[in-house]
Amino acid sequence: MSVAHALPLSAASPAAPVERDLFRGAMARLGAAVNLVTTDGPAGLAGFTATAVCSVSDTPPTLLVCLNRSASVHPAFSANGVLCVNVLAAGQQALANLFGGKTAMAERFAAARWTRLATGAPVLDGALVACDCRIAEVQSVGSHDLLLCEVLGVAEPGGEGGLLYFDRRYHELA
Ligand SMILES: NC(=O)c1ccc[n+]([C@@H]2O[C@H](COP(=O)([O-])OP(=O)(O)OC[C@H]3O[C@@H](n4cnc5c(N)ncnc54)[C@H](O)[C@@H]3O)[C@@H](O)[C@H]2O)c1
Ligand SMILES: Cc1cc2c(cc1C)N(C[C@H](O)[C@H](O)[C@H](O)COP(=O)(O)O)c1[nH]c(=O)[nH]c(=O)c1N2
Repeated sequence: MSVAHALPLSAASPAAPVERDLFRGAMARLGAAVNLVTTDGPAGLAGFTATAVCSVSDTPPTLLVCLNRSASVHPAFSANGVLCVNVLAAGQQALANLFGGKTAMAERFAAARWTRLATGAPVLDGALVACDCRIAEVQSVGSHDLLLCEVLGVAEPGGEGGLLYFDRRYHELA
């Protein structure tokens, strides 16, 4: 079967804008690591679950975090200018749900133990790896801000096994 025949009709015209549900269905098939992105500073403590995180450059060491401007945590990240990307380990799905929205900030942070590196952003005990960052640049695209983050420090807080988000569910990696 040709590629064109394999595509659904809704994807046939390259000129037609792809509507939101079709796009989200496509992105649901793009598996990703699950992260708790945290901050602290003059605007206070905040954290959220993020899968839109990736490596950008190793010189300088830079990663990307995509943050919805409508999220309650957005003002804190903008004002503090620092963050920590805590990559979740197998078995930390409950934290991913807690930081995934609608829960009071104090309740999110009370559910785990935390340390700090140079920036003061919270580092999650038991995470697979943690990247302590300063937000070097911000670009807005559609609903989200693209936070380009310079990595100032890396820690391995003791977690083992990976946690992936794929097909709208969590999957553990041995
Ligand atoms: N990048 C994001 O902002 C993002 C990513 C994953 C989940 N979420 C949030 O979690 C909820 C549940 O997600 P789900 O995966 O169970 O089902 P869903 O159908 O809402 O989303 C499917 C996929 O689409 C992408 N997506 C969802 N919302 C997006 C947004 N506002 N901007 C860009 N990409 C987006 C993600 O890759 C997601 O896994 C979503 O409604 C959203 O609020 C947001
Ligand atoms: C698995 C998964 C993955 C993501 C999210 C959720 C979940 C469950 N959310 C949503 C985000 O965590 C949520 O909006 C924040 O917790 C802020 O919520 P409140 O506005 O505080 O309720 C999210 N938001 C965002 O801006 N960028 C992202 O990459 C993701 N990824």
